[in-house]
Amino acid sequence: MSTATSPRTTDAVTTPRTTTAPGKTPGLAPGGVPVLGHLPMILRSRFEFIETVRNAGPVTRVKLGPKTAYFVNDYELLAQILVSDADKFVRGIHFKKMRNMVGNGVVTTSGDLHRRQRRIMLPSFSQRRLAMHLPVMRQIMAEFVASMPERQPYDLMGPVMGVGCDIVTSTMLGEKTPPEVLRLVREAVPVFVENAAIQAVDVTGVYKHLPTKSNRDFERLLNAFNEYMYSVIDDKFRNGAGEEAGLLDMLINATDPETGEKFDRTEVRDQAATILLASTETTANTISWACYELARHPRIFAECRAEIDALVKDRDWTDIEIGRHDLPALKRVLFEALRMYPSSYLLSRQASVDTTLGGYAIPKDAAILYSHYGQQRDERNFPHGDEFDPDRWLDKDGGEVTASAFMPFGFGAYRCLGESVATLEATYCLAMMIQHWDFALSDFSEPKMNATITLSPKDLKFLFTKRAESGAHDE
Ligand code: HEM
Repeated sequence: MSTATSPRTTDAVTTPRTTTAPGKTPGLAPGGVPVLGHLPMILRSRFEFIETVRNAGPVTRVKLGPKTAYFVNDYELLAQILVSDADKFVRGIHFKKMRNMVGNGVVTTSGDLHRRQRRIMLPSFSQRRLAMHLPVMRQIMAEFVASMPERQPYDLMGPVMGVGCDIVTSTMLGEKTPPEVLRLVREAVPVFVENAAIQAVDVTGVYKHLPTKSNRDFERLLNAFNEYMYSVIDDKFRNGAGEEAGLLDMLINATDPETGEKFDRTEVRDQAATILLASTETTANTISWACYELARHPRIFAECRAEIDALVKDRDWTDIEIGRHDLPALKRVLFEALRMYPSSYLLSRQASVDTTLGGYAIPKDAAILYSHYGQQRDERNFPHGDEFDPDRWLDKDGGEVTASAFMPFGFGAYRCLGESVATLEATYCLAMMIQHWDFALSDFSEPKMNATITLSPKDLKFLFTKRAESGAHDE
């Protein structure tokens, strides 16, 4: 499966100086207004903006007030930005804005620093290390699925994000993490995410200095998080980290294969905060969107349930390893949810030199915008792109189709480190839910796509009903 992407909203980009880069000047995208340019459209609807600009050509100019950004809608050019010319297109302002939370975490850096961080971190995300976290992941999931409320309008996003927080905290700090720390992380992550979303659209950069409740909560929780993390990290630096106990130990023990260097205490904290932030809302969005489509497509739901029953038989989930070739129908549902609702729907880069893209001049410092949502719903890449059709991932021989424009986890130098974790977590969660519950949308549900820092569902409520005893395989 080919892939590529990253997240965040538009605004707040650096104005490039007048171009001396060779090449054509891209046309101005339609829909702008005098003075404010495309900002009103972006603030009104990110989707209207993406769709309008996407149809205007492979590279177009977009005006964000007085500033100019370049919107790229061509997956081959994206491959150039993210792979072959990755050093010419570094991470833009939105990633830098996350630094008050994640410091120099790997999701904010570029170039040599980023390469060094990635080299050190990669082994912690290998299949072997991932397998070590499976039991705790399955246990937390199973408890959550067993505790879901029956026949009540139920918004999954908050609870699934809470489960994601528990999983990442427990894999990071170990199964015996004190309950007050789990509670702290559950409280902190939504506040961090909300604060990041507000700052992402704050073109002035003033918001973070205002005495708002969101800022006060953010400061309080960030201080509490840092205090706890540094106490654990310092203790591990003093007394030695566990051999391969938790993800935090792995980050402390890990060495750069090229230089033998390790992370210092601040870097360990920054990477831990990055993983927490990058993993929770993104995965919860994907699970919620997949449930939404499953509730609307009974045939596909039944197909998934049949293959889950065949895999589980009379076993307990603690004995079940979902292998690479297991549950193909459910995996197609997941692909399709990631295609239609990519969490990282709008991303940015910044040109570090004068350069060209597809023959168009891109001046140094120019902000580059691109959208996996735009790419993955484009009729030219995915016919009937607005329709949920997991069978599009099947070729006529029943094999798996690949698509170059499918990039929900990014691509190239900055590709998501947690892709396997996210896929596994979502697959287990959905499989357990489908096995035990019938899905329906509540009458109170008016689902909308909420495009802030990620693409989450809003006002999406389910009615879950316990599966009729005849078919269930309860643990
Ligand atoms: C469905 C869930 C997820 C989606 C859609 C997603 C998407 C992405 C995307 C698009 C990027 C690339 C950003 C860029 O190009 O600048 C990224 C980076 C990253 N993600 Fe994920 N992610 C998900 C889950 C996770 C999880 C579960 C973890 C950790 C356990 C994680 C950790 C990271 C990290 C550390 C990076 C930075 C990689 C680097 O810069 O080298 N993500 N993610």
